[in-house]
Amino acid sequence: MKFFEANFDGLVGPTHNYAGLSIGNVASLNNAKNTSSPKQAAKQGLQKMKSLSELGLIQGVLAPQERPDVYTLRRLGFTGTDSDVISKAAKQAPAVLKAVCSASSMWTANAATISPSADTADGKIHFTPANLTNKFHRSLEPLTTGRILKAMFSDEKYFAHHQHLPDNDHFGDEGAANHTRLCSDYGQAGVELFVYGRYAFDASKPAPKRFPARHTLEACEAVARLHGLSEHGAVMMQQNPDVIDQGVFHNDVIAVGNQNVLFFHEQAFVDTQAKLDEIRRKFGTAADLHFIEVKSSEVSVAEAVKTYLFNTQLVTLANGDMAIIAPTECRDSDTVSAYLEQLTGRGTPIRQVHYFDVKQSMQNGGGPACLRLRVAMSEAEHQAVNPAVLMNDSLFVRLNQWVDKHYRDQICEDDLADPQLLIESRQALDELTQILKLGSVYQFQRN
Ligand SMILES: N=C(N)NCCC[C@H](NC(=O)CCC(=O)O)C(=O)O
Repeated sequence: MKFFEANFDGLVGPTHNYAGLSIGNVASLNNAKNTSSPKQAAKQGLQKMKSLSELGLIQGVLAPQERPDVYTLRRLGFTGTDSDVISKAAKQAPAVLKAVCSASSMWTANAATISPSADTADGKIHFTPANLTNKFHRSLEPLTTGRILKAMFSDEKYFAHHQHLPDNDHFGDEGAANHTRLCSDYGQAGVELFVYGRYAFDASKPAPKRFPARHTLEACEAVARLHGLSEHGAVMMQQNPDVIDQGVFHNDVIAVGNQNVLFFHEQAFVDTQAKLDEIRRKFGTAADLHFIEVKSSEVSVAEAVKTYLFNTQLVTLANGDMAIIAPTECRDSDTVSAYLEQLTGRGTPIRQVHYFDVKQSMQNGGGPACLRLRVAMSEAEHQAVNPAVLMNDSLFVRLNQWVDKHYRDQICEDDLADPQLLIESRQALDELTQILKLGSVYQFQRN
């Protein structure tokens, strides 16, 4: 049977804006209060999806969330009509209003952790939405994420869905941004790497001092248990606390893996050598493993954070070659573009680099890899996916028209107080659920 990896990219929502919500994420803070373009952001994302499907990859779309989240504002004591709730929040708690307006669900690497059927005890693909507890604006995502994932992967014969982990920093879970899977072939059992920033129950262990470690070891262990992974099918690795303090808020800002390749910065992990040995032992000898370690002398951590060299997608093309899907910020850096050029000629599986302009997302700290959720699957599993979410020429045209109809060209901070934004957003999402055949996944459709 044929196996492959599909990517499900987050469709940027109509409220995309720069609110400076993510301490520890350098771009989010640097671009706080800038004017955003939701229309351009959504189109940049759609173009990347279309181009990947043209490269022969299976590409899907993950719907955005309803924002502003007036239900959360009501939980926080704002009352009246939806319009009253937004106006009162704008006056009394503008910082809270900004948070409930975030389009952050676009970074679907944080939507969930997925284990493919080849790795799990019951032979199903397992999904656990990430609780994203560390940032208030992101903690509002998991319930709707779970509903959207169930609407996309509904067949219980193939897909198993778990509730997100308890909503507490002890089980802080940032999903697939801190998870990568190595395997010799997508259909073979692989080794899933779970990367955590700190220990929730042991304060004596290393932890960052300046910026938060969003993801805990205990969350990694819980997800591996829920998914029924074997002992030799998982490796727990700690992220180097020093790089978290330099702005590496997720592991996918400093490492990326695909099949038999792990591409990472020398400062990415704690106990790197011991962990690489463990991966090698668990991986076995079915295929050559390529550990591509980038030295600080080649690319500094600061340059990696600025260009998102590691927030690239590493994808396998039909002819077996791997390609790096990089943001144009990598091409614009002399150091990084020179590094990538020599990398493709070095005899590793990585042979091509494709650059994409996803600047609207990059300015909030989200590169190509943040924008996608990976699901390795068989042809039969692929056939069981809701076909309306899979990218093709007509969906690309349809979604671009939908964006043109509903999205604003620009959003600045003051626009978030405009109650009309909620009305526009709901109209857009109502139509989107019909295009993507998702059913009533949004709260406003369920009241
Ligand atoms: N690395 C991965 N996989 N994802 C990137 C997520 C970026 C996101 N930015 C934000 O949420 C910024 C929103 C704002 O400031 O308006 C975050 O920090 O969680």
